[in-house]
Amino acid sequence: MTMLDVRAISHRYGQKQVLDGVTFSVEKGEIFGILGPNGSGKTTLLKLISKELPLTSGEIVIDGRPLMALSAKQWARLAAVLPQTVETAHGYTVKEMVALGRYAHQHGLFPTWTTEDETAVQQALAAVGLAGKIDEPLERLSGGERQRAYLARALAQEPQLLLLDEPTNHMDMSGQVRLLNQLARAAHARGLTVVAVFHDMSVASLYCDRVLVLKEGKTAALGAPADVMTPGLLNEVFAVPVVRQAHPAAAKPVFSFVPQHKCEETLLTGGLRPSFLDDAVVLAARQPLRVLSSALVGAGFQWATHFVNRHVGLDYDCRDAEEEMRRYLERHRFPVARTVGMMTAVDVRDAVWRRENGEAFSVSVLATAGVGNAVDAARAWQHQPLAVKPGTINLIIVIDGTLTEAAFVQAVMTATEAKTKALADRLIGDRETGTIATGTSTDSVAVAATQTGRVFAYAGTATELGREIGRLVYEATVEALDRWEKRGKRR
Ligand SMILES: Nc1ncnc2c1ncn2[C@@H]1O[C@H](COP(=O)(O)OP(=O)(O)OP(=O)(O)O)[C@@H](O)[C@H]1O
Repeated sequence: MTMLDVRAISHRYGQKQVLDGVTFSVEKGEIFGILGPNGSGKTTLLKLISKELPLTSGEIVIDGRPLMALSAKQWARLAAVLPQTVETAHGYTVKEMVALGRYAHQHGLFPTWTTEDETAVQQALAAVGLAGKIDEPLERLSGGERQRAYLARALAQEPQLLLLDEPTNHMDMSGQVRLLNQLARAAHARGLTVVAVFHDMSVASLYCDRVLVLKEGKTAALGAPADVMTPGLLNEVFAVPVVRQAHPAAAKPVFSFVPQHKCEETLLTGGLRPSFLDDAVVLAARQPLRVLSSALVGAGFQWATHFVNRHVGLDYDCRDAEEEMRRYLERHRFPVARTVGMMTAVDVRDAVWRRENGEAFSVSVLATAGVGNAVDAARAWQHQPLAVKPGTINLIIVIDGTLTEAAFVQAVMTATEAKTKALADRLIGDRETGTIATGTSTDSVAVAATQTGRVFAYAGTATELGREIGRLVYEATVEALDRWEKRGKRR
């Protein structure tokens, strides 16, 4: 059911056209965002809907009734507005100011304060987290608290349609989250319709069902955030490069911009070499590298400076290996938040380091390999419940260049295929199935890139980069297996 219908509205201030033929409608219970650069007409649009500016062109219908036909009081029973800037009403306490929101619900010449009025005010104050400040004079509140008090006044109005101009302006993170969650709950539970101007693209994406993107008073896009908020559109409308990524926990995109200085210098890892502790082989880069890894610490996408492949004895038994590894890294003064940490039962002195300095790019590989635990992935289902034996293949691949996310994933695939081929050529078997093994049951991989210089869109075996990764991983794995075998025979 439509709550708000805006049809072909335009607006001029003098000669200046600030809205031009904007059309959209908002369903009951929807959270609808209005986005756009400064001066694109967002506030003007809200002012037209809230009758603060006269409508001279187009039509606005609220809950089936033309805006023109609604008296101020009728409008206030349907809709409430939280403007961008509110003059502080001196001499009022928080509660008195919030109580003004009940005006539209009061009747007669001498209206009385009813239980419903009191409940609405108390609920609104609780919703914005100001229940403890009801008797405070408004002018003694901080900017963020004052914003919340005005929002409480709008909520106390118990509107069906809430118009908000940058509602989270001045609010700290917990205030923003509380307010936005509150709006989402009210939209879901009682069909409150919210139309709000947002400047934060990620907030709009996380909370809005649909967004209208304005550019110079015209509709640049209208639809679900995931569909219309593309980097191309945002780049065009806001004139800055925008990076879009999937939120790690919600099925929504989030957005960030790239700081200018990031692109200026090309980082090279030419000086990068493994160093050895008693029980670990370490790579330490001077600048953070972007990493995709399956490591125990620092898994997923990360920025990391340190890569630690730590030896643990055959008797290593820790229920929370990740936490124990973090403590190990802390003890050895590694910057845990910027460290990728792996474990191996292999003697780390047998680690193999390979580097190929190509003309166009460089790739390095650090490999440790033990295959006491070798498994054929295609037949792993035939194994008895896992009896973990020592042996892991850990690969760290470092690339000078800029990799797309697809290239990171392809680099992992290429490295895995090359590792598997190394095992096949060395006839490493899966002892339980009697077939050729494809890896071990606890292998780890990390692909790290400087993210400066040449861009690699792909890293499969059809590409120069993929071919280099394949060769180096294969050679390093074979050599690491040789060293592991020799050490085994010496024992
Ligand atoms: N009362 C006014 N008289 C003349 N011009 C105005 C008036 N109010 C706004 N404008 C102009 O209209 C244009 C749109 O203003 P509006 O406030 O609607 O933009 P906005 O998208 O809300 O911007 P912001 O993100 O900065 O809040 C701007 O160029 C502004 O200078």
